[in-house]
Amino acid sequence: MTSAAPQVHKGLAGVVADTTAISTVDNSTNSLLYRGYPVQELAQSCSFLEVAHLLWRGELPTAEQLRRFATTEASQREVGRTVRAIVHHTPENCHPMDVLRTAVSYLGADDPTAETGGPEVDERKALSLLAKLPTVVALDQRRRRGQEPIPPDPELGYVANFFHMTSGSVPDRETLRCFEISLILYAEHSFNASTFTARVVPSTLADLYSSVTAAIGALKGPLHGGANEAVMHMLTEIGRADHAEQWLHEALEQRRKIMGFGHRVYQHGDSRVPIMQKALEEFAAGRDASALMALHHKLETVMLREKGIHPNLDYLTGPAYHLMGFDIPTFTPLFVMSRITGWAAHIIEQASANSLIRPLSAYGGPVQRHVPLPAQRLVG
Ligand SMILES: CC(=O)SCCNC(=O)CCNC(=O)[C@H](O)C(C)(C)COP(=O)(O)OP(=O)(O)OC[C@H]1O[C@@H](n2cnc3c(N)ncnc32)[C@H](O)[C@@H]1OP(=O)(O)O
Ligand SMILES: O=C([O-])CC(=O)C(=O)O
Repeated sequence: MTSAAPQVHKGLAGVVADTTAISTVDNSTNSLLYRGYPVQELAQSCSFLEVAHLLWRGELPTAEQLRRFATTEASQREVGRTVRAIVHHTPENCHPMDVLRTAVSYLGADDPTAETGGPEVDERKALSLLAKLPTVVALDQRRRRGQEPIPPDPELGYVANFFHMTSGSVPDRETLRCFEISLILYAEHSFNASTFTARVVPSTLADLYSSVTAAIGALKGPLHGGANEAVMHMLTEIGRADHAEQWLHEALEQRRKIMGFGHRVYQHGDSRVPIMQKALEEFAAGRDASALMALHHKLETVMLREKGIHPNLDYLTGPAYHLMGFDIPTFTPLFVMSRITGWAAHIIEQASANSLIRPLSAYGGPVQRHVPLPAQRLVG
C-alpha cells in the first residue's frame, strides 16, 4: 500500500510557523500593529528610536528610558579601523548590501561576547549594530562617490547624524521626518523572508551576528528588500508619465514582475502605503519632483486597472530616497538600518521559546538506484 503524497506548501504560503507577540499584519483590515500599536499612530507621533525600544522591550520608553537609549546609541556609532578598511577595500562593483553583510559578519567576529546569549546581551549587540549600520552605509556611499568619510556626530539625533555622515549637512525638517517615517514603516513586518531567516539561524543556537548576516542576505533580493532599488531603476527606464501605459503593457506581455507591486500577505493594498504616500507627497511638494511624481502616479493607476495589483511600501520609498539624494544601490541598506530592529526582536523572541526550525520536504528525485562499478561508470 502506498502512502498519500504529503501536501506541499510551496514558499510556505499560508503556513503558520509559530506565534509572535511582536507584530501582526491583518490582511482583512489592511492593518499592521507593532506590540499592539497601529503603525499609523507610531509613524505620526513617535521617533524611530522609540519604535526600536517598543519592539525590543515591548513598551514605548519613558522620557528617562529614551534618554538613556538614545545616549547609548549615539555613543556607539564609531566603527574601528578594520571596518573602515573593509568598506574601503571591498570592490566598488559589488553591491553595498555585500559590504554591509561583510561588515556585520566582521563585527560579530570582533565581539568577544558574540557567543554569549540572553535577551539583555542580545539587545546590547543589537543596539550596537543599530548605531553602527548607518556609519557603514554612509562610509560606503561616500567612498563610491570619491568623497572623504565624515565621522558620526554624537550631538546629533539618529536621523540627522545619518544625513550629516552621508552628505555633510543636515537637511530640512520635512526631509528628516519623511526619512524617519520610512524607517518606522520598514522596522517590522512579522514572518517576512528576511525575518524568518533571522529566526531560523538562532533556532540552531547560533549567535545574533550570524543571524543578522543571513537576514541581510535574504533582504537583498528584488522580491523582498531589493525592490526599493528595482522600483527606481524601473521608473528611470520608463522615463516619462506618457510612456508608462505602453511600457507596462509590454512588460506584462513579457510576464515581467512589476517592481513595487503585489504582496504575499496583503491582497487589498499594503497598510503602510497610505502613510508613506502622504509623507512622500508632502516632502516632494516643495521640490522639483513633478515629472517623477506624475510617472509614479500614472504607473500605479494603470497597474491597478490592468492587473488589480496594489503597490507595496517599496514603491513609495524608492522615489522618496531618490529625491532625498541617496544613490540607488544604497536604498536596500537603508532598509537594513531600520529592519535591524524587527530582526533583533525576533531573534530574542525565538531564543526565549526555541524549537529548531526544520521543515520536511516531499521527495521528487529519482527512485532508488545503485552506484555502477568504476569500470562501468568512468568510461568515455
Ligand atoms: C518590503 C517587501 O519586501 S514588499 C515586496 C517587494 N517585492 C516586490 O515589489 C517585487 C514584485 N512583487 C512580486 O514579485 C510579488 O508580488 C511578491 C514576491 C511580493 C509576492 O509574491 P507571491 O505572493 O508569491 O505571489 P505571486 O508572485 O505568485 O503572484 C500571484 C499572481 O500575481 C501576479 N503578480 C504578483 N505580483 C506581481 C507583480 N509585481 N507584477 C506582475 N504580476 C504580479 C503574478 O504574476 C501571479 O499571477 P499568475 O497567478 O497569473 O501567475
Ligand atoms: O512581509 C513581507 O513579506 C515583505 C514586507 O512587506 C516586509 O518585510 O516589510
